[in-house]
Amino acid sequence: MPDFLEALSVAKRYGGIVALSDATLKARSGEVHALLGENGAGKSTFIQILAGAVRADSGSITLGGERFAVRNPEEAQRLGVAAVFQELSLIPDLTVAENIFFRREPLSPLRTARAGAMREATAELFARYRFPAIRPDQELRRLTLAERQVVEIAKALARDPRVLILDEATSALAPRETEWLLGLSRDLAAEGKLVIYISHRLGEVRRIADRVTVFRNGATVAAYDTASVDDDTIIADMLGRQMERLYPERRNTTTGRIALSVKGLSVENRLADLDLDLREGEVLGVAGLQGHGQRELFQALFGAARASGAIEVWGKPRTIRSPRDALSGRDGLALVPEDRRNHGLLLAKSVRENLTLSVVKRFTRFGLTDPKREAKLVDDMIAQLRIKAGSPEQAAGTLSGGNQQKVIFGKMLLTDARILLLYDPTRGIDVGTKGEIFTLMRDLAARGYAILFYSSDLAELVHVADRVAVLRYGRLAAILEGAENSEHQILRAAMIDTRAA
Ligand SMILES: Nc1ncnc2c1ncn2[C@@H]1O[C@H](COP(=O)(O)OP(=O)(O)OP(=O)(O)O)[C@@H](O)[C@H]1O
Repeated sequence: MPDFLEALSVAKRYGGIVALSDATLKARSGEVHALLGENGAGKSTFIQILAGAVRADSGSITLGGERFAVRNPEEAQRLGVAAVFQELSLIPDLTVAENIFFRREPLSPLRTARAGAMREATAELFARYRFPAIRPDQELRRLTLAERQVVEIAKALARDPRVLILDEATSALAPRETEWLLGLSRDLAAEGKLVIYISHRLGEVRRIADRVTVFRNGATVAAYDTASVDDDTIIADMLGRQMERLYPERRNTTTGRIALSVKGLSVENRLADLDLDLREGEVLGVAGLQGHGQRELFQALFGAARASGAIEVWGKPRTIRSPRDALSGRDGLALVPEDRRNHGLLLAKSVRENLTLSVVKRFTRFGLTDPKREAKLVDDMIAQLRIKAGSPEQAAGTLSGGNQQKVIFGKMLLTDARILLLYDPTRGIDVGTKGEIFTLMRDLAARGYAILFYSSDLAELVHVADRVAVLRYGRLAAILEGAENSEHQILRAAMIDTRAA
């Protein structure tokens, strides 16, 4: 079969930053085609070009044999290309159905008739592709990040595209929705569509992709039939080097000292009467199906949700009503939040400013900052986390998604807090840096930090955490350690009431 999409030698620069230098991708209809590469390799830029959001400087693209040179997203959509980006485009004040049909409302002079038609069409779409349960008339602002991601996918599908592009679409999803999306991608390919799938999760890619193309530093370095290539080769292509190992060796560095203790912690009807101890030197995993209280646990500990119950930090009772309470003092708690776009970063500020925002005091004497000390701190952090920025002065908002996440991580590491709350810290991060972050987490634990670690990727919990607390309907369903700490046992505890059995 001839290639349906042919993008040859596409290039794009932003001022002095080369986002793409020589990107080539050839894909057929009826296949799932994975696009892989390190953070900042140029994947998002490439698909933004396909989706008409960004214009290439040079290169040629054909779709179905015709020249494809679109000037805006509407043109791309008209030619059958729909994309779901990492950063969502939905409007909080509208309902699910209104978002899906935004700017494409059915023709009817009556508002109620239009609303009814959109609800029906949405329900039909949801049924056809077996979407997870979301009501078409729900207001978007009431939905979780994962649910919004699902709505974003529905919005793209509602246009019945010939090419559907998914950029890190599973990174915000819990296991169950992830399974759904993997199945959906295969179904769409079976319908004859081309699905371009960007993910940092090789396991997923292996399960659904027929072919893979690998970008490195803005250029295509390899393309394979998935079945004919092993993971190590793909990773070496991505990183330009062999990777030692993803997960660090397991070492138990837990001491007897309790860093954080919660008793009877409740948040609305989402988290009920939770007792949990996190020890010095420990990485305590938190697992649960979407919406079973893990988000509220982190929010309560960081002062971002109203909670009742008692919290002790390093043996002292502590009231946490705001993030400022959480962070304050030498014995604070620092958070890597779920929604990096809205809570983690000041997008217009530079990488340097974002990293040092909460620690300027440290190199300020008598109101004067010491730029040398600041620069050293910033340079060290950029090197340690391998943040790909043109310079420390690049605006955070123009970094690739994964590099933004690294800046948030670095910002947290620069605080004095020794209790770290990591909510899905590797979301959107490439496999090479993931390994480095896990090693860093274990090193921090060995240095006496206490780490609470939620991940939507169960394998990470199994390999990095000392114990895993599984939540179910806002309650503690199990604490698993040793041989019990396995993906199977975590899922079992998350789904079945093991205590009653
Ligand atoms: N508007 C912009 N201004 C300046 N530089 C930009 C802009 N958009 C992207 N870049 C740069 O282009 C490069 C490629 O970024 P891109 O987002 O395409 O990477 P990616 O492969 O999608 O990474 P990730 O896996 O982290 O999402 C990065 O170095 C990024 O900083």
